[in-house]
Amino acid sequence: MRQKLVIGNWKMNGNRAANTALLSGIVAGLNDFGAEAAVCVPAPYLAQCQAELSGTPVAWGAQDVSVHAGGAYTGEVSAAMLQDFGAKYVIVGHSERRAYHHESNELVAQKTLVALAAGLTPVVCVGELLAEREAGQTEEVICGQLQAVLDLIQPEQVANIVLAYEPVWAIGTGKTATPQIAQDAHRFLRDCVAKKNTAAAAGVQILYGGSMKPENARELMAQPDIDGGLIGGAALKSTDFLGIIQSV
Ligand SMILES: O=C(CO)COP(=O)(O)O
Repeated sequence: MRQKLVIGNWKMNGNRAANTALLSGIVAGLNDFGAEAAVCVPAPYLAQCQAELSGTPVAWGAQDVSVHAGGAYTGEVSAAMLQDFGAKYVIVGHSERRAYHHESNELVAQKTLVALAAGLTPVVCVGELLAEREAGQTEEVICGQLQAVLDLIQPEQVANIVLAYEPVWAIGTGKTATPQIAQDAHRFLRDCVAKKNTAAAAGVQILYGGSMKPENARELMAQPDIDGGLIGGAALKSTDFLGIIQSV
């Protein structure tokens, strides 16, 4: 039985005072919940997470990682640095990085490998654009994104990744994928993973992301291949984030 996992992707939001309020609200509200919870925060706030979340059930992580181990790469943050601040997760290949920073499938695959090598759990994001869905290319697109990662990692590493299906047309738009659309994509992704490692595929957590909120989380999470959520906007309010966690 796969454990449900709910990760808040704060994107480029937050400040120290607001973060403290949000984190303490989440920790205070977590009682008897049946899911793992984590927040992926801007890199400058990893130290704050370490200070304020250590010893709580809430894990923390980052939103990107460099493929380089260190040296003259201005602006980059290495996997070892994330680990230094206790990060458990790192999001790789978010559609905003693919779109605004031109990250290719191959670069995302390299980031996945670097994260795994450092003992971090990469949360590998895949998802199609609206035009791609309308052109009937959803499976081709998300398979291509996933396959680049599967081609680079070892079969035994499959068990150490988390996948996130985030249809780009559902991110920040208020348009959630229907539970059936999401389930079909998740099932498809799991079948793709199975070609690399059949045994591990059954255990890989596949999160849904895209306008998930307390009101629609229950029905999405009830789908057999949806193992949790990667939450944007609703992760910035403790009551909404807790509402999603509690819908598991
Ligand atoms: O991009 C997302 C999480 O990574 C989803 O964002 P929203 O929940 O704001 O749609």
